[in-house]
Amino acid sequence: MAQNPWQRPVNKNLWVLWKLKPFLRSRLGLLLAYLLAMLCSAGASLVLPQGARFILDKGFHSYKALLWISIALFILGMFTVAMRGLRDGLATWLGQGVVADLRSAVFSHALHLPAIFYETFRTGEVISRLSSDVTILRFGLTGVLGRSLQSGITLVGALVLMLVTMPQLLLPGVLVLPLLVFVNIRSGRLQRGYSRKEQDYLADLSAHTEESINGIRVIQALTLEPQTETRYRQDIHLLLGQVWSRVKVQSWSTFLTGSLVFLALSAMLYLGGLAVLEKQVGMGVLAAFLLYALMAATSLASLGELWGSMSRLAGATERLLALLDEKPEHSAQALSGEVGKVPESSEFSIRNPARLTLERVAFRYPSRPDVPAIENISLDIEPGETVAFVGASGAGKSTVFSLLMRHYQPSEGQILLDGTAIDAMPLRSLRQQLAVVPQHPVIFSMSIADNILMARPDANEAALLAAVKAARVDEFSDRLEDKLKTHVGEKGVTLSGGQRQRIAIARAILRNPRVLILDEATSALDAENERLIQEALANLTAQRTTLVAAHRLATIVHAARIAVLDQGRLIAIGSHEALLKSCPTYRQFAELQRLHEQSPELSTLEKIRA
Ligand SMILES: Nc1ncnc2c1ncn2[C@@H]1O[C@H](COP(=O)(O)OP(=O)(O)OP(=O)(O)O)[C@@H](O)[C@H]1O
Repeated sequence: MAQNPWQRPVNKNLWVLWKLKPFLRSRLGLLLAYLLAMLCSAGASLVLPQGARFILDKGFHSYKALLWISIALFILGMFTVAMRGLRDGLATWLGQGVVADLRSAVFSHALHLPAIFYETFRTGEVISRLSSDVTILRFGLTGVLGRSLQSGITLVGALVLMLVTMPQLLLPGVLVLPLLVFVNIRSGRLQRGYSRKEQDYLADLSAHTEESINGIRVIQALTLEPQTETRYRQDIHLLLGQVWSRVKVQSWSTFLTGSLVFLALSAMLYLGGLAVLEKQVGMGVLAAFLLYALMAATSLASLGELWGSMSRLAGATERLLALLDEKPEHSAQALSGEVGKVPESSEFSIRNPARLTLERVAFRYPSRPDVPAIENISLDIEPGETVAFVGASGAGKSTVFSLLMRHYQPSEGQILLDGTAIDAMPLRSLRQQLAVVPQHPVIFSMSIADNILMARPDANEAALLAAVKAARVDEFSDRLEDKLKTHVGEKGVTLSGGQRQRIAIARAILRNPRVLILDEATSALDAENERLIQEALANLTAQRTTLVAAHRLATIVHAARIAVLDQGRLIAIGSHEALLKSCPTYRQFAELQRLHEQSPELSTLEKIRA
C-alpha cells in the first residue's frame, strides 16, 4: 500500500545506510582503491608530527640532518596530499555512482508503480525525493567517504600515538572525553529529528509548488493568487523553523565541543610545558604530542559533523528506499512477456479481433472501499463487435475501461480476453493489444510527430502519415510552420482540446490494437471535425472489438449493442431501437440528446429542466 505523506518513514537508527550495500557491491574495486588511498592518507598524516619532532629535537644539531629531515618532510607532505587528492576523487566518483544507480533504480521503480500508489502519494513528493533527497545523499555520501571516515581512523591513530609519546598528558583528554561524547550524541539525535522533519516539509513544499504551477490557470481564473502565496509562505515558514532549530543545535554543539577541546589542549600544553621546563622531555616530543592532540580534536569535530550528516543521510536514504519498497504493478517477468510484432496500420489492417468477457465483475476503489464503483457486471463482447457504454456521469464507464487495462484488479469476478483471464496474462502483452483514447489525453512536451509515435516508436513514415491523415491531425499541423515537427509545449499547452484529442486518436490508429477503447474520445471536437473523425474511426472500428463511452447520441447510435450503466450496475443492453422501447433511462438519455442536437444553443440548465 502506498504511503500517505503522514505515513512517512520514521526509522530512528542509522542501520538503514547498510541497505545501500547492493549499490556499493557493483563498485567493489573502486571501494577497495578508495579505502587504500584513505588509509595511506591517514597514515601519512599521522607520520607528519614525527617530522616536527625530529626537526626540533635533532634538526638543529647539524646542517646535514636539517637538510635530510626537510627533504623527508617534503616527500612525506607530497605523498600525503597526493593520497588525499586520490581519496577525494575516488570518494566523489564512488558516491556519485552509488547515487546515480539509486536514483535510476527509484525512477524506474516509480514508472512501474500502480495507479493506486499515485492516488495516495502526491507526485510532488516523489519528485522531491528524487531531487532533494538525492542531493542530500550525493553530498552526504561523498562527504562521509571523503573526509569523515578518515577522521575515525586518524582519531584512533592520534590517540594511540599520544599515549606512546607522553601518556601522562592524556588525563585532561580522558576527563573531557565523556562530555564530548555526550554533547555529540545528544546533538546528533536532535539534528536527526529536525532534519527528518525538514525533509518532510520540503516534500510538502515541492508537492504544493507542483500542484500550484500545474493548476496555474485555475488559480488565476479564480484569483486565488493571494491564498496560494500565503500557503506557500506558510510552507516555507515551517521549513525555515526546522532549519533554524537544527542550525541552533549544530552551533551550540560546535561551540561546546570546541570549548571542551581547547580546555583540554590548554591543560595539556601547561602540563607538557612543565615537563619540558623540568627537562623530563624534549621540545620536539611535546610539539609532536600537541600536534597529535590537535589532530585528534579536529577529527573528533569532524566526527561530530559526521554524526549530524549521517542522520540526514539516513533520513534521505530511508525515504528513497521506501519508494523502492512499494510494490510494483507487475513483476519483471510480466514486463518481459511475449509481445509479438504489431502489424503496420497504414492500411488499417485488422489484427484478429478479440473476444472480451466480463464475468460478474465488481469493483470498489481502494480509497473508497464502502462504495461499489462497479457491481456484478457480466457481458460477452463478440470479436469485432462495437459496444457503447452510456450512463450518467459517475455511472462507472471509465472504471470498466480501467479494469480492462488492469490499472486495478476487480474485487470480484474476472475479465477474459479470448477466454484467458487478463490477470494471468503478461501485463505488457495485454496492454499491447489495447489502445485507449481518453477524454483528457496526456500530451508530452515534444513534437506532434513524436507524440503520435509514442504509440509505436518503430512505425515507418507511411504509417505515421496515414494515422495523421485519418485522425485529421494534418488539418491543423499543415497550418503550422514546422508542420508535424512543431513542438507542442508542456502538456500540449499550445494546442486546443480538440487538437489534443486528434493526436490521441492518431496514436490509437498507429497502435493498431485488437481492442479499441474510446472514452469520450471526441467530446472536445466541434461538430464538423467530429463528423470527419467519426468517418476515420468507422474505418478503425470496423471489425475491431471496440468499446465506446460517449454522451453524444450520434457517436453511439451505430454501435451493435449499447450497455446502459446506472450507479455501477448494467441495467440494460441492446440496440438503440430496442433500448428506446424497453429502457426508460436510455429513452430519457436519448431524448435529452435529441434536444441538444436540435437546439445546441440551449443552456445545460434548460436541458435539465426540459
Ligand atoms: N480513483 C478513484 N478513487 C475513488 N473513486 C473513484 C475513482 N475514480 C472514480 N471513482 C468513483 O467511481 C465511480 C465511477 O466513476 P467513473 O469515472 O467510472 O464514471 P464515468 O461513468 O466514467 O463518469 P464520466 O462520464 O463523468 O466520465 C464514481 O462514483 C467516481 O466518483
